[in-house]
Amino acid sequence: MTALRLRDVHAGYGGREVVRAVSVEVPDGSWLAIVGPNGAGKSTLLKTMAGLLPGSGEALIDRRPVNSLSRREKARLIGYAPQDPVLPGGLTVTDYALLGRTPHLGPLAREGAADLSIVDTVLGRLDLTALASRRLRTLSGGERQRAVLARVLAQQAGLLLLDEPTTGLDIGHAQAMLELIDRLRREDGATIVSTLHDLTFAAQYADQVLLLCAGEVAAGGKPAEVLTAEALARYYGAAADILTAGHGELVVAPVRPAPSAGRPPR
Ligand SMILES: Nc1ncnc2c1ncn2[C@@H]1O[C@H](COP(=O)(O)OP(=O)(O)OP(=O)(O)O)[C@@H](O)[C@H]1O
Repeated sequence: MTALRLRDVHAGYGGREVVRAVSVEVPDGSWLAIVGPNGAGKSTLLKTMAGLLPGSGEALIDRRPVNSLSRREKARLIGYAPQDPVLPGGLTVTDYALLGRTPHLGPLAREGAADLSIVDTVLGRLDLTALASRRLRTLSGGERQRAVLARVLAQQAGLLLLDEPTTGLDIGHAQAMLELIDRLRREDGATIVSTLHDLTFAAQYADQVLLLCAGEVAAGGKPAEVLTAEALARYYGAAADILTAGHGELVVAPVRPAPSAGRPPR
């Protein structure tokens, strides 16, 4: 089944179109990585998928137009983690993650033991247990980023829209975060759409990669088809080699251009 389908989607801000004619299908339980240079429109596309920005064209989640869903329905179906969320700094990590349970509660109900247990599990998986009673404003950037993911994962939505989930994380926490997201995909059947600047992570975790450039789809398909040295040169202006490592995983390795006449040799 297709969890998410976009057809000819256009979106932007105040009459300025920054995403144009995007069509993509994300099968249930798969992972789509949206990549592209700064300002390409990745976050804008993700917000449109989340039903947070009006756009034209068709955006269907489980065959239903995103913009026809009520706020509560959206919150049950879609877990959205923005790139730079405004956080209630006075809340503890646990109380903040518990907000992810809100769509599952009755109108006047409070969180119960089951909700707390879900949050405890999520905090444990994100290496946040020791920080559970710390206020958000006292956390480091990477710890805050993990707290945001904790709230989204506690929501237990079937579709996760994650804007740069590894920003600010060290390589170990980034890998653990992506492994956790992938585990939710494999074990719970979650469908993942994430923007990613780290193209090695995109190559290793995504089933499909959508390369956006200036708001349009420059390429889409399996990671090895999209993430080529030619595409990186053309769309990012980057010099990179595509290597194969470990068990055949792709690695996108930036390669410093050969010394030019202007740069003194070491
Ligand atoms: N709220 C906004 N109002 C007006 N223009 C915006 C707004 N948000 C983004 N833009 C513009 O839309 C374009 C696409 O921005 P977007 O954030 O979607 O790009 P991105 O690919 O996610 O970039 P990055 O990799 O730098 O995060 C940019 O030109 C940006 O300046």
